[in-house]
This record gives sequence, C-alpha cells and structure tokens, in this order.
Amino acid sequence: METIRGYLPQGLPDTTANIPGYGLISKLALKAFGVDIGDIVTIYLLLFGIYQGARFVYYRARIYFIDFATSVVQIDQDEALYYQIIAWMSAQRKTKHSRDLKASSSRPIGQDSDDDDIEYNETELVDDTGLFNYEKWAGRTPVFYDTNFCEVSFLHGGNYFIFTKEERENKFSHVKWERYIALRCLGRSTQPIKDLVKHVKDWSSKRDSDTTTIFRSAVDRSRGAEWSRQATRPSRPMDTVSLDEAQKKQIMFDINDYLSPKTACWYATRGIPHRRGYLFHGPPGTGKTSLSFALAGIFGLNIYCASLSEPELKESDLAALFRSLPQRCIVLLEDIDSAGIRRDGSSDNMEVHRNFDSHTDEDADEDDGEGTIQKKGPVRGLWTWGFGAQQATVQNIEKKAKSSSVTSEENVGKSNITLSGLLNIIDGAASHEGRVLIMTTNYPEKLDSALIRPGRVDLQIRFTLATHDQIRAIFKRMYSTEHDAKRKNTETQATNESSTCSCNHNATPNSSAKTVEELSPERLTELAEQFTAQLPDTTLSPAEIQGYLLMKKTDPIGAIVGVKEWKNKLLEARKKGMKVIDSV
Ligand SMILES: Nc1ncnc2c1ncn2[C@@H]1O[C@H](COP(=O)(O)OP(=O)(O)OP(=O)(O)O)[C@@H](O)[C@H]1O
Repeated sequence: METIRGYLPQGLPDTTANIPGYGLISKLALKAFGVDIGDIVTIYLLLFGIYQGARFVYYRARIYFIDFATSVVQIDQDEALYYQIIAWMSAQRKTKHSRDLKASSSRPIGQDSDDDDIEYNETELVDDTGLFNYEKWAGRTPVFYDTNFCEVSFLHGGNYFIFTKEERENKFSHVKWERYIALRCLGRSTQPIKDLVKHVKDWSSKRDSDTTTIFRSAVDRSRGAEWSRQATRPSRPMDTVSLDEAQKKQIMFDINDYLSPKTACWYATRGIPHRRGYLFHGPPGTGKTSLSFALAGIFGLNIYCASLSEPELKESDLAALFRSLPQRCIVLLEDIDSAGIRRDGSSDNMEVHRNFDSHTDEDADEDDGEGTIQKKGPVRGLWTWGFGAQQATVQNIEKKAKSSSVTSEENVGKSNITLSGLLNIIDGAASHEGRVLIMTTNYPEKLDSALIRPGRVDLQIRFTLATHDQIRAIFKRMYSTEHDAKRKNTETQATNESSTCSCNHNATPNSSAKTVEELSPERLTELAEQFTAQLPDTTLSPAEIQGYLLMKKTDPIGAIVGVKEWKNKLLEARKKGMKVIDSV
C-alpha cells in the first residue's frame, strides 16, 4: 500500500485524516477486521481520478471526432422535414424498444393517427342507467409512449448516424431559441445523410398519402409567429362536401393545372409570378372551410390556416409566417374581411348581416334564378367567377387600391393587419411561388377590390345557403350506412392482419349508442326526397341542416316528421332577430 500511496499527489492520502471521527473509525476497523481504511480510501480516490480523467479524455475526443470526422445536416423546426424525421425515428425498431420513454395522454407525432385502437366493449362504458359515462371511457383510453430521445445513434444502409435534437440562441431574431435536428454521419461527405433524408421523405409521402396535416398560426411573444402543427387527419373525401358539381370540377381542374410542374415553367417563361389565389365567399356554415380541406386531401397538400381576426397576429407575424411556408401547400386565410379592409363605399356591417340573416323564403325565390356560379368573362386572359357588381373593372382596381388602403388603415379595428400590409404579404417577396392561397369571407361586400383583383384572386367561388340538391345529399350522407360498412370491412381486415383490436361492433341491445337501421338505396332516396320537399331552397345553411340531422342521427323518419316544426321555429327566430331557438 505504501507503494500506491507513493504514486498519489503529495498530501492526498493524509487529507482523510482531517475528517472528524476518521481516526476512531479507522482504528476500530483495523482492530475488528484487520483492514486499513486509509488503503481503501486511497484505492477509491485513485480509481475515481482515473475515471474522471478517462471521461474528460472521452468527451474531448468525442468533440474532436464529431468536429473532424463527421458531416452534419441541420433541419430547423419550421421545416416539414423536421417532423418527418422525428416520425421516422419514432417508428424505428431501435427507438421503439428504447428503455427511456415519455408518457403522454395524447398521441405523439409519428405514431399512426387512428382513434380506433381503444379497446372497449360498449357495455363497459355505460352506467346503471344506460348512459355513457366519460370517467369509464377515459379510464380505457390508452397512454401513449414515445421515445425520450435527444441523442440516438443508429446504423442505416450500412452507415453510422448520430441524431440529436438541439436548441440554439438566435441573436438576430425576436425568436430567441430555435430548435433543430442535427443528423451526423461518419466521414467527410454528407451524401449518406442526403440519402437518408430522401429515404425519410419517400417513407413519409407513402405514409401520409391519405392524410392531411393541419398547421395553424401561433403567435408567442417570446418565440414570434410560427406554424404550429395541429393534427394529421385522414383526408376529407370530396364527396362529403355538398356543392354544385360544376363548381367542384372547376376548382379541381384549376388547381390541378396550376400545380403541374409544366405550369410553373409556363409561368416562368412568361415572367408571370406562379401564384394562384381563390376567394370562397358566402354565409357562415356553407362549406368554405370544408372544401378547402377536401382540396388539400385530393392534392396531397398540407394546409396552413391563419385567421386575420386573431388579435395577436400582427403584420410582421403574418409576413414571417408566409416566408416560412413550404414550396407547395394550401394557405387558408380566414375572415379576410376582418383585416381592417373595407370595400370602397361599402355599407356597414349591419347591412351585410341583414342580407344573410333575413334570408327568407321570398329571398330564396329571388336567388333561384341566380345560380351558384356566375362566369364573369375573361379578365387578362383568365376566367373569373364572381359576384356581379362587386367585381370592379381592372382599370379601376389599381387606382382604388391606393385610396382605399388609406381608408382601410383608418378602419383597422378587429385586426392588426392593414390592406396594404396584406397585399404586400400576398404578392410581395415574402410570398412563395407555387402555393395555393384560399381566402374565405362571409362578407365579400366589405372587401377592397384591390384584394380580389386577378393575380391575387383568380377564381371566386360563391357558396350559397343549401339548395335542394345539397339538402338531399346531406340527408343521404347522414343516413347512408355505406361508409360504416366500408369501415367495418377495413377494420376486420386490419384485425385479421395485425390482431390490433378496435371498437366492438357487437354492441349489446342495452348499448347507449344506437345505430341507424340499414336503408336500401331506393328507400334512402325516397326519404331524402320527403325531407327535402319540406325545406325551402337556399334558405338554411348546410351547417344548420347538418346540425338538425345530428340531433336525429339514428332516426331518419323522426327527422322527416320534425323538420317542418324545426324550420318554422328557426325562421321565426331569425325574423325576430333571435340567435337561439328552442330545441325540437
Ligand atoms: N356544402 C357542405 N357540404 C357538406 N357539409 C357542409 C357544407 N357546408 C357546411 N357543412 C358542414 O357544416 C359545418 C361547417 O362547415 P364549414 O366550416 O365548412 O363552413 P364555413 O363556410 O367555412 O363556415 P364559416 O364561414 O363560419 O367559417 C361542417 O361540419 C361541415 O361538415
């Protein structure tokens, strides 16, 4: 031992002697066991020193190794790729079997979004009175586990990669801390990382082909404005949006043509900015948002939603949001009438409200001849669909833009966005080419003509209150069991294939959730006819009709019996300017 002590720094072996009580314990241990504690402490100190030294050398060596022997690609959080890579990482076997997990009650990014994997038997979810009990249901909802990875190394395609989630300070932006992913590989070429990124992109596009990811603008004063990922949902099928078929086809062909890579070239060679804007206008609850989501699904685009009536959203935020859009996407700007933008000489809000709210049977009759689409004729070679007198001539538009922007800026009330600011954002340098811009409004009369001039809005779609065709379609969709049957088949297949259980369809007669009796297509058409015949054309919104049918969702006959009374109550309430009606 003397020799070991001889190697230690001078005085170190003696430091223990200064610990109070050490001498006594040392003597007792020597007497009882014949062991000198001083020797044990000396060995421990020696090993500790070696361990600390090795750790220091390892970390230093690792830093040098990462700096000089690896290549890196960084991906910022505002990139769609960021989430794709995290989703891919979460799906890998290595991370799935991690011993370091994070538990949460909501589904983490990357795990398949399907609410059906909650195992339950409906009888277990009802209380003694047969009513659904949330506590019982909540007790059966799964806990989701995600890998708690900040740094993971893995082999892929014969290459060694290191994945890290990191954060860095941005001194030049009001967004102080930026998150990013760093993907590293061995060697001085980034090619293996590029190949991996391509692999992840292919994997994501296969996986997400029938889903739509929804992003919403989020303003955080410390982080600034960013697109926050809201959800990834199965795409909304186009046939669930009841709309004039010609209108649907027109917009689908238009977007299809616009998104074609050839069209981008065509625009470029003619020096025309490759942008296309759409205005969806009409009363609330007529399907503007629904159509936007269905279009996103059809074209496999993600949808980025921002509401200009959000009090937090400032012009600089909106500009930053537009700058961070991906190349191809749908941008849904809701409530553009609230952007402090007023159409020149437009009547006040009350007038506009009156137009929608007092839409009675008589009004509806007048509307009948109008049709849902009005072709306005070619404007600068583009066909636009518009709303009669609201479409100003091209020559007047630019002139009005200047004067009206002053008026608009004076009228800022509901929103922090001015007309001139919005116009700059839509077609200024911040705006990516290739994106599809859909603007929605309930009050097109309030819009400034500069905002809807061709180039900013190339196609206008007018949404009307429900026509008889739409009412029929909504009724059929509500009581058709076709979708349920399809879903049941898919689930049976999934159960057979992977034994992942879903909801139990063999509900007992005691079940709280009744199901609609299966109707033959002929019977369904007959009932839809009876229902439609009792409602006036273009008087009620599709959302109102859907809301009524939802109250009778398992009782189509009851819906037909009660519809007249419900309609009368609704129209009566409207006449009196009441916003609520007694339930039926
Ligand atoms: N044309 C339609 N076809 C099918 N469903 C519709 C239609 N219009 C409205 N709905 C239903 O009504 C609800 C509201 O529709 P949506 O949000 O698309 O209306 P909106 O016109 O965007 O309303 P708002 O102007 O208030 O934002 C949704 O549940 C949707 O399914």
